[in-house]
Amino acid sequence: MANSKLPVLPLPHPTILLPANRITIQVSNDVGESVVALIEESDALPVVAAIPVASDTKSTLAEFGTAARILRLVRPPGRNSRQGYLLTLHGLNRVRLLTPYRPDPEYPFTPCDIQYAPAEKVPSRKSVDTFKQSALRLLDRLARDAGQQIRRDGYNKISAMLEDITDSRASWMADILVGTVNVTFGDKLSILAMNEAEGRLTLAAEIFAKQASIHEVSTKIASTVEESVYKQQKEMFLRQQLAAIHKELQSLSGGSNGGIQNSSSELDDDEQHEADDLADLKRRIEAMDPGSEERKMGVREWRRLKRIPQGSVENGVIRSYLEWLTAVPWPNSSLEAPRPIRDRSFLASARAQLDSDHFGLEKIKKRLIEFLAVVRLRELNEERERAVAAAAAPPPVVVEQKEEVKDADGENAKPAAPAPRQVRKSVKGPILLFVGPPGVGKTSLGQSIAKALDRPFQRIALGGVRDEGEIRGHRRTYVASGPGLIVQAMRKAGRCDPVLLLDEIDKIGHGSFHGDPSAALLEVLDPEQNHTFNDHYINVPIDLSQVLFICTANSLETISGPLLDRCEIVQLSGYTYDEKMHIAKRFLLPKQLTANGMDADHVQLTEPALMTVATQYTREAGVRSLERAIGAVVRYKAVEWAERVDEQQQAAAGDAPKEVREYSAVVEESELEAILGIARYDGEEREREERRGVVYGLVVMGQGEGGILPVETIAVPGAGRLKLTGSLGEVIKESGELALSWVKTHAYELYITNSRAQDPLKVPELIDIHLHLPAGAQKKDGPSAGIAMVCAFVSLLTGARVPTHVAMTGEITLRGRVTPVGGIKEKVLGAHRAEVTKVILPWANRKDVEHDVAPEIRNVMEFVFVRTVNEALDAAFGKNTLGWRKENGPLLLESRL
Ligand SMILES: Nc1ncnc2c1ncn2[C@@H]1O[C@H](COP(=O)(O)OP(=O)(O)OP(=O)(O)O)[C@@H](O)[C@H]1O
Repeated sequence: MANSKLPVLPLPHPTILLPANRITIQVSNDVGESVVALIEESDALPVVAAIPVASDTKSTLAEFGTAARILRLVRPPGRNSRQGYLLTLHGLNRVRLLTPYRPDPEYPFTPCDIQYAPAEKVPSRKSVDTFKQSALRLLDRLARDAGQQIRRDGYNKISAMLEDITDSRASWMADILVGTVNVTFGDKLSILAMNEAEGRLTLAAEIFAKQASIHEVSTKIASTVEESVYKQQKEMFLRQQLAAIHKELQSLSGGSNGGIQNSSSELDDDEQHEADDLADLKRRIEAMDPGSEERKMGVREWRRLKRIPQGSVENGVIRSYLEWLTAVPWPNSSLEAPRPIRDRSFLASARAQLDSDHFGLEKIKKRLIEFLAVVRLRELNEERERAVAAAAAPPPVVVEQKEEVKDADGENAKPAAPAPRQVRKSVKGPILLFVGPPGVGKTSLGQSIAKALDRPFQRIALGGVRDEGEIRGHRRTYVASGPGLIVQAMRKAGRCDPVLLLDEIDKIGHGSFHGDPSAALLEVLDPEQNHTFNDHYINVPIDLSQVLFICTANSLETISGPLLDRCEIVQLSGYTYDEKMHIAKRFLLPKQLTANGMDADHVQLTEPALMTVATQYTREAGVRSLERAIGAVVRYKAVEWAERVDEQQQAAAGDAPKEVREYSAVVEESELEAILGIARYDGEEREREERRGVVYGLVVMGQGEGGILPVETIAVPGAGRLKLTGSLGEVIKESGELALSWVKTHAYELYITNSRAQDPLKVPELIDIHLHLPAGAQKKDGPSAGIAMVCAFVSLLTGARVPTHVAMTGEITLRGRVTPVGGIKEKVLGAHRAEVTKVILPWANRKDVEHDVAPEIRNVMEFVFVRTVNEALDAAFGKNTLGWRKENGPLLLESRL
C-alpha cells in the first residue's frame, strides 16, 4: 500500500467518481482559479484526490475517494462570476484519506496524506459469472425500456463487451457499470470503499439485481400512471371540447350569457351540479337492461338531449322525461322468488303479521291466508319450472357489459343484440277487492299483506279521478305533462313487484270527454294485458305483471261490471261496540299515544269512558272517528301533562308563583264533555217518536255503513195518488207502488175499507198519500224497503203504530211474499248502534244473521224472520193489534203461500 500526498477536491454531494469513470462537475470560481494555478504549476495533467462529501447536511468528507486526473477545465463565458467553472475528471485509483481534511481558505488545494489501494487479486470464476449474469439482466432490461435507439444500442454494446471481458478486468467493468447506471449514493459509496475485487463483484451483482427489480416495478408503475393520466387527459380534453361546442351552439341560438362565465363563481357550482346530474342520468341509462325497449328509448332521448342547447324548453322536457324513464323500476332479471315466500314459515308469519295489525276479522284473515298461500305456491311452481327449463337450455351467450355501456353514449352505437329479458312471471292470483264502510281496516289490511310479503306498499287514491290521463299519464306533447298515478306509485315503490292498493275504485269517474279512467284500470288489472301497460308519458311498455294489486271500495254499486269481474270481493262489515272496544284498547289508543309522544302511564281511558266515546261521540261502522276522538283525548292530556312539567320546573327553579297542578292519568267518563264537547248522539233514540204512518227501515248508506231510516207517510187531500219523495231511485219508487197495491188489495181484510171494491185512497175521503224518506240529499235506491213501506201505509190507514224499537228490511212481491235482501250484517249493526232491539228480516236471511252477526249482538236483539207480509205486519205492530177479517178470501190465502 503506497502512501502519498495529493491535493483534495471535495465532490459536491451526491456526486461520486469511481475509478475508470469520467465526470464533469461545476466548481466555484475560487476552486477553478486554484485548478488553473495547479495546471500551470505541473508539467503533466495534474492529479487530485476526488473525495465525495459524505452527506448532504454535513460537509465532512468520506474516508474513501478516487485519485483523478484533471482532463479539462472550462472557464465561464465572459467571466460570469455566478456561473462557475466546469471541471472534467477521470478516475484512476481508489485512495483513502489518512488525515482529516481541513480546507485552507487561501489555497483550496492543500495536499493531504492519502493511501492508494493495494494491487487487486484476480476474482474467482464464480463471482465473475454471478456478476456478469446480474449485470447482463439489468442491461437487458434497460435496453428494452430505453426510449431512444441510440441508448438501446449503447446498452447492447456494453452487454457485448461484458460477455467478452476477462476475469481480471471484471472488477474494472464493475466500477464502470456502477458509475454508469443509476444506483444510489450509498451503493456507490460502498463500491468505492470496497478495495477488494472479489467483494466488489459480489456487491455489484447484488446492486444490479436490486436495480433490475426496482426498474421493473417502476416501469410498471410508470406505464400504469401514464395510462390513467392519458385517459384523464383525454377525457378532460374531450369535455373541454364539448363545453366549447355547447358554448358555440348557445351563442348561435342567441344565448347572451357569454360573459357570465368569467364573472361569478356561484354559477360554477351550478354547472358542477348540472354536470353531476347529467352524469347520474347517463349512469342510470347505462345500467338499464341491454337490448331492452326502455334502454333504447333512453339512449335515443339522451342523444337528442345532447343535441339540444341547454336551457331551452325542449332540453328541460327531455331531461325530466329521462329522469322519469330511469326512475321507473324496470323488471330486473332476478328469477328467484322473493325470500319470505320461500321461507317455510311464511304462512305462519303472515298470519302473525295480520294478527298483530288487526283485531278480529277472522274470516277475512282466513281468506287472506288462502290468498297468500296461492301466491306462494304459484311463485314456487314457477321457480321450479324455470329451473327445469334453465337446465335444459343451452348456455347463454355472455355479452360484455363494457361494450354495452359505451353504446349508451356512442354515436355509432350498434343496436345491442336483444337478448330476451327473463323475469319472474306474474303471480296471476286473484285481485282482491275489499268492500266495506270507511275505517274498517281495508287500507291497513293491504299494508299488512305487503309487510307479510316483504314488498313495498303504495296507495293510489282513485276517488275523484275523472281523466284517463291521471291513470295513464299525458303525452309529452302536452304542456306540463307527466306520467300517470300507476307509474308515480311504481317510482315511489322503487321495485317492480310492489303491493299497489287502488283505493276507492267505486269513486272513479266513468267515461267523459277526457277518456274513461275505469277503462285504463281494466288494462292495469288484467293479467293478460298488464305486462305491457302503456303509460302515455313514458311511452315504453311497462311490465306490471309482478305487481300485486288490491282494490278497495265502499260499495259495489258504482263499480263497472268488467272491473268487478276481475276482482275477488272480500266483504268487510262494521264492528260491534264490543269489537270497537277491543280495537280501541289494543290498537287505537297505543297508536295515538305514540303519535302524540305520550305513553300508557300518562293516559288511561277507563272502560266506561271508552264506551261513551264509541257510542255517544261516534256512530260509524268503522273506527276512524273513534280513533280521531281518542286522539283528541290524548292530545288534551298531553297539553295538561306538558303544562304540569313546566310548572314543576318553574317550582324547582324557585320562580313559580302558583302551585303545581295535580295531574291524573285516568280519564273518566265524566271528563269527556270537558274534553270532547257535548256528545253528538246523546239521547237521539228518545227523539224517535212513535207516530202514525212512521216506520223505521234498515238501510246501507252510500259509504257501506248500515243504519235506520224512517219511512214517513202522510195523507193529504188529493185524487187517490201516491207521491214519493226523498231522492228515490226507480227501483225504490216501484217498490213503493208495489207496497201500496198490496195494501189496497188487503184493505178490506185489514178493516181499512168496508168492501173489497173500495179504494182506501178514495173512500171515505179522496186523499193522496205522500211517502218521504228523509235526508233528501242522499240518493236512495233498492227494493229492500218493501215491508217498511207496507207497514207505513197500514199504520197510516189504520192508525196503528209501530214501536220505535222495531226496524225492518225485506223486499216484497205482489203476492205478499218477503224475499231476501243484502247487507244484513251492516243493517243489523246499524240497528244495534241506533238502539233498536227488534229487527224484522226476511226468512231467507236467517243464515246471514247466524254467520255474520256477532253473538253478543244476537243475544241482545230480537230477530223475527218472516216469509210473508202478513207475518211482517204481525211482528211490527204486535200480534192481534191489527184486526183481520175472519173470512179469508182467496187472495189472502194466496199471499200465505
Ligand atoms: N280490526 C282492526 N284492528 C286494528 N285496527 C284497525 C282495525 N280496523 C281498522 N283499524 C284501524 O282503523 C284505522 C282506519 O283504517 P283504514 O284506513 O284501513 O280504513 P279503510 O277501511 O281503508 O277506510 P277508507 O274506506 O276510508 O279508506 C287504521 O288506523 C286502522 O289501523
